[in-house]
Amino acid sequence: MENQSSILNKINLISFSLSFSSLPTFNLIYGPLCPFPQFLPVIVELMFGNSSVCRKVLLSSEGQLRTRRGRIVDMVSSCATGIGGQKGRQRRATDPLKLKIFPLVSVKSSFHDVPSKHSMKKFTMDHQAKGYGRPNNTTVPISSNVFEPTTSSNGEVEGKQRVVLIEWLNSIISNLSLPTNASDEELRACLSDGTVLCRILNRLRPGSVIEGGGSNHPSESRSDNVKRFLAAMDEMKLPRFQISDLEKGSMKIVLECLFTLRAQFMPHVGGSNVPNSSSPKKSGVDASTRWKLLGQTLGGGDGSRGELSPRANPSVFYGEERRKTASDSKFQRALRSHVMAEPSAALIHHVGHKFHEVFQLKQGSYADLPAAKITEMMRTNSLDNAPTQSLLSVVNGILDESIERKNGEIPHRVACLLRKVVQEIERRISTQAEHLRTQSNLFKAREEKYQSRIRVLEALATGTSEETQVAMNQLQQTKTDKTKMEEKKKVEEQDMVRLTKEKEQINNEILTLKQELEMARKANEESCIKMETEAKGNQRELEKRLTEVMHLLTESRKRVKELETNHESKSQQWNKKEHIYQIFTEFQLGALRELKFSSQSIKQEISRTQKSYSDEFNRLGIKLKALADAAENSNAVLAENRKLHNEVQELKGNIRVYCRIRPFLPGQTGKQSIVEYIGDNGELGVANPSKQGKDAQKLFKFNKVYGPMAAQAEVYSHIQPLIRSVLDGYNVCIFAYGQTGSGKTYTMTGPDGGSEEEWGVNYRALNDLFQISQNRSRVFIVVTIHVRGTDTKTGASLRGSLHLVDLAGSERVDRSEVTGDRLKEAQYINKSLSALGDVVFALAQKSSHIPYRNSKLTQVLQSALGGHAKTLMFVQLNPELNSYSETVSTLKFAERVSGVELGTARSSKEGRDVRDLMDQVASLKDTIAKKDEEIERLQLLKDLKNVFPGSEKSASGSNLSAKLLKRWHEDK
Ligand SMILES: Nc1ncnc2c1ncn2[C@@H]1O[C@H](COP(=O)(O)OP(=O)(O)OP(=O)(O)O)[C@@H](O)[C@H]1O
Repeated sequence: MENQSSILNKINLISFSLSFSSLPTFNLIYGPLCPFPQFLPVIVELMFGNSSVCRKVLLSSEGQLRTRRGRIVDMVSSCATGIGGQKGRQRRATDPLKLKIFPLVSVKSSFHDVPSKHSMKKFTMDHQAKGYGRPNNTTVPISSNVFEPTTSSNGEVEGKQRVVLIEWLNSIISNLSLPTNASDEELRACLSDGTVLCRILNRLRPGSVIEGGGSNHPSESRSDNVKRFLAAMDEMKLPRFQISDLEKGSMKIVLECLFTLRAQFMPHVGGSNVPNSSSPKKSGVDASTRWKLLGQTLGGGDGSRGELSPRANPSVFYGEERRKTASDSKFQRALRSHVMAEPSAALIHHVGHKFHEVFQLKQGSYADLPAAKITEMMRTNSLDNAPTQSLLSVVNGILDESIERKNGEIPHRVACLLRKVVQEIERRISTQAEHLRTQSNLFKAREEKYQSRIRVLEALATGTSEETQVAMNQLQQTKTDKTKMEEKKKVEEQDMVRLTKEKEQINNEILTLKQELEMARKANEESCIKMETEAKGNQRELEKRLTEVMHLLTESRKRVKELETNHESKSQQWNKKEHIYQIFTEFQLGALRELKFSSQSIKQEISRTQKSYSDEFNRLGIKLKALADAAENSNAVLAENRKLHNEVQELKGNIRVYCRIRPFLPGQTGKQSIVEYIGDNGELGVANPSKQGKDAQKLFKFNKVYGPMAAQAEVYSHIQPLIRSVLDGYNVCIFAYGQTGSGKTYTMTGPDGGSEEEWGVNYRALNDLFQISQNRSRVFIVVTIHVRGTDTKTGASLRGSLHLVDLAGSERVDRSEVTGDRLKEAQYINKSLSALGDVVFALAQKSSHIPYRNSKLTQVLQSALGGHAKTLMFVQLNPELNSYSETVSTLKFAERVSGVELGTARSSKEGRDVRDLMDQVASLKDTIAKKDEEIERLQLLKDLKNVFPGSEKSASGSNLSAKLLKRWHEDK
């Protein structure tokens, strides 16, 4: 069916063309009369001056206007010549032509009947053609499908409408039982107290009005009820009647009002004046929506003035609601589908409170509906009033839900609801079919009746011409009626066919639903069987477990018995033991008594002994004091001895030997040290754990021995006086001796990149020298390790040298395990070291010949080792076991070195080296001798010149000298 609004737009266009034409011209296409529903029924009111004419016409989707009895053009033409058939009154060309168009809801009623001017004014929206602004009449029509004017041709229709209305009243108000042919007075009696009216309203719109009222006076209460009803109608903007209409006269207006109410809330039935003959699909949308659309069209598009409030126009309101909550539930989806496009809020109101709740199902599912609610719904007559499409939607919703739930199960209560709904649909279809059959029979009977009439009339036709004329007129009338009936029949047959098709379709749907239901039932049964099987399995399992538990119980009982027996025998044993212990305890008590006696005698003995001991202690204390005094004296004597020994050593000028033992390196922890003892006075005890007896331990003595924990600063603090003596003109030599890795470089230089605290002797010595020189402010020159200076006061020159020697490893070549160039180097080092050993040996032996020249090393160290130098040797030891022999040999060498006497050290300030002086004397003697010779030669030359004058011109000086010398010798 074409969109209603587009049709209404066409109406607007027609109106436009009419309004601006002084004489209306139409370019309309006139076709044959089209059957419903291709035409939209409208009422056209043509106004010319103060006169107007109304015609009810059909407006097709193509824009065709057609009246039942003639074309619209005829009607308009009649307007042009004289309004409403009032011939003789010519329309002036200047008079404006106004057009009003009133849409109708019910095609059938509107098609056949033209509304009275009165009803039109009441139920239509006025539209001023001039200006085409908004409707100037704000009375909002809800439906034009009311009782039409009581023309003779409409009497039957009105009667049917009345019957329909009474039946409807009976159906919605229980115990009303109005006869379908009830007279006006009977209706008045029923409705005049207003209670029934209020009940009708509350039934359609629960809670609309309060029934009864507070007044005690019956007439007051009655008028209150009616007033409340009328106020509610006003509020909904529905046509109403006056209270006087209810009290006397015709009840027509009252019934019109009720009919409008019915049409408003039940548009699917409200548009028909024939019971059950109207289908909601015919009108496409409900009346209020249609009016809204029309309001928008005529009112310039926004429809603001013509739009109903949500309360007055529930369909619009619920339409909005539906859009807002569209996604809320599956059921709401069903409402949106093409099948459910038509149900409106009025419909929802109609189907009753419970069913309304089902429609409003939000955020949930049928399965979630409480069982009590479903039961209540099924118990009341809610389903009786629900639209068929809604019922189908419920079915679809439930099935959708069951499909979505995947397991296909439908809860029992929902299945009951489903069955009830399906039963209701079946009942309706069969009722409709029955009704159609009845109508068909009725039409057949009527046809037969008319046929017999025709036959009678044809018989009469043979009578007088006057009668014949009357009969012919009647015949004509009858034929017209027959045609009408045939058309009606045709339409109804079409309806029948359509309904049959719908029925088939519904049957198919029901079949499908039944199949689905059957499938769901089967699935349910299968799951039941499965569950039963599982339950049986579980039962078997439980029985098995029970048997096992019983078995365990029997075992446990046996075990308890055994334990009891065991316990008894054990308790007997314990009793025996208790007896034995009692005897034993008595025996022990006797022994204890004896012990106490002997303990007392021992105590007396101890006190006696203690006394004698204290006397003895006193005596010992006196003796010990004397010993302590003696020991103190002996310590002082020992210190004195040491000092004296050192002084003797100093005077002797021995090479000082400080022994330093390096600690184990990281990764060497846990190794055993061969150093057993480090004395305060330079004693060092080493032990070889692999040897036994005397050879296992050896004791050495040096000037100082530093343990592994000795710090660089501590070591240097003992060297410092030596370094300072360099500045006093002494030769000082400090050299480190020891095997590879024993810490020579560590002592002399310090570790690579070490901090100031880790500086070795070299750095500290030089640092010290510079600092002292700064403090003293002998000018000094440091040439590597030689120091020379001049005493500015005395002019004496000072010359000292510092030999800081870091020797190569002392181990034997065979132990170094090197080859090639390294072997040669080791051999050379060995040679140098052995030369050093020879020099030290010679010095120790006080040999006349000291082999300094055997190696470069000894030559360099000659002044330190041979002169009156202060010499110190660090003997460096590796405490590891595998270095034992090397360590011992090192220590032997060190011992020998420590035995070397260099004589008392002398400063260069105190006297020069004799040898130097001797050399100088010899040199000076040589110089004097050379000078004397030169003088003698010159004297001779002078004498010769006197003897041989002029000889100097004949030869050069030198040759002459030589010749003269030769002659002088010859003369002599
Ligand atoms: N007193 C010490 N405290 C801490 N570490 C030490 C000490 N003496 C030596 N070492 C460490 O022992 C290792 C060997 O020492 P060093 O190189 O001084 O031995 P060396 O006798 O000079 O060896 P080489 O003959 O090869 O020159 C070094 O890693 C050094 O830092």
